[in-house]
Amino acid sequence: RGMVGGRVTTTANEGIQTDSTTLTSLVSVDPPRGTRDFPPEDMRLRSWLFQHFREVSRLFAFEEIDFPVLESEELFVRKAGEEITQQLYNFEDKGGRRVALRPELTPSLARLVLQKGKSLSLPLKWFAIGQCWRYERMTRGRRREHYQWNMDIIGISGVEAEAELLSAIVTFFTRLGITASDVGIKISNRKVLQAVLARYSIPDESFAAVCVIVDKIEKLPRSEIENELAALQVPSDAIDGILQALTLKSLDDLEDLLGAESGAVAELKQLFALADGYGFSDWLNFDASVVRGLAYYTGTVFEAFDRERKLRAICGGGRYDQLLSTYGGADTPACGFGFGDAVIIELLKERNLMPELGHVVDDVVLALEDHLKAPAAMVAAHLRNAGRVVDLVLETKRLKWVFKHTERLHAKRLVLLGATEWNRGTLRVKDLITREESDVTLDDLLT
Ligand SMILES: Nc1ccc(Br)nc1
Repeated sequence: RGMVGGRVTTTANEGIQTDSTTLTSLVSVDPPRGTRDFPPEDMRLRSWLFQHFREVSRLFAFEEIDFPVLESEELFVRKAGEEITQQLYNFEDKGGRRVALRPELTPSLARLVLQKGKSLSLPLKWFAIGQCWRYERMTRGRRREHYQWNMDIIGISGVEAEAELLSAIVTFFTRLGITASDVGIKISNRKVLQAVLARYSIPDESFAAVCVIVDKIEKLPRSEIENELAALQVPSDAIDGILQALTLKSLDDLEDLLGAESGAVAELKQLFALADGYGFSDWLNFDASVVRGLAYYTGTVFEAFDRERKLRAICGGGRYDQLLSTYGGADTPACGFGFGDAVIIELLKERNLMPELGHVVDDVVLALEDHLKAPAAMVAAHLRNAGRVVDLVLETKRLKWVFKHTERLHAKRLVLLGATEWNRGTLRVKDLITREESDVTLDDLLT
């Protein structure tokens, strides 16, 4: 029991007592380092954002799923050197089990697909919004939790699935007033890197780890990238080949490098053709430097960026056709994206697109005398049953306080129960927009 200002003591058979003479210093009122509270104003913005996540998912006929924020650690143990696994928020629980706060949602989705197995009819179109965690040394002062919206399509091997996901992302941006001149989506395919590595006979086993290193190419000096690749026995001529491939900026150049038979070229061409059909081509750029930092991507990869290049990636995703077999299951084609709740807000602020979200109250109801509290409750219930948002004043208050209160709430009406009016079956109503006052019956209140 978090007693504040008193020490809680228990003695045998005497229950809990407090010794109020022992002053306890105030508990920390801030949330744990790297985490956020959501007081009403912040929660209204978060709910607004999540409402758009949900509405877009609904429009695309995706079904919502959810799973525990706590998972078995083994779900996230991967050997590819990803930052996400190096910053796992993991611990041993009181049962001696190795568990972790999930750093992403995709492994949980894969677990659920494997759990449901044959009972599922493919394709699955599932979405989730969930809090994800990382334990990062606070030296960088970054957050340790964020909320992610994920949409995933399981069971479709063609890039039609990626096109659908990209369309959902564009639909979301458009709803918020963001256009293709604000945001672009870089598209590439890990089969490009796979083809290049094959030319240097780099073993498939190194593929994921190479991708994780190459993803850092714009964040680390080239020498660091070369050292990390060399540690994977990637010879320096291969490194040159990789880095050269990553600078390609057109599908024609890609075709020149990989040949007309390249699977990557075919998939990318088909994806751009589908984007034309949806009408969001102007959002897309082929950019071979996009690799993404998750080990399990196998094909298409993409990320949305702000064209002013002030912010980190807004969202990202890709195809992960071999994730299920890493958990011992049968592989099923899959692709999806993750969309965090932080960068998008920074973008909206940058573009002056932040919504104005007030606490909306229709009616404030007040009993002017104690014996009218039950009738006031009846009036409030009546108005609420009709769908009006009612703030029922729960204590006897002076009118001066009530007027201030209605201003704070930006209420539309003040409904007063006074003895004289109530005895003749009326209520005193003040329209807080027009300032008009009138005596009305209960039924009049709802006309
Ligand atoms: N994966 C992950 C988790 C939490 C935050 Br904040 N960022 C990334």
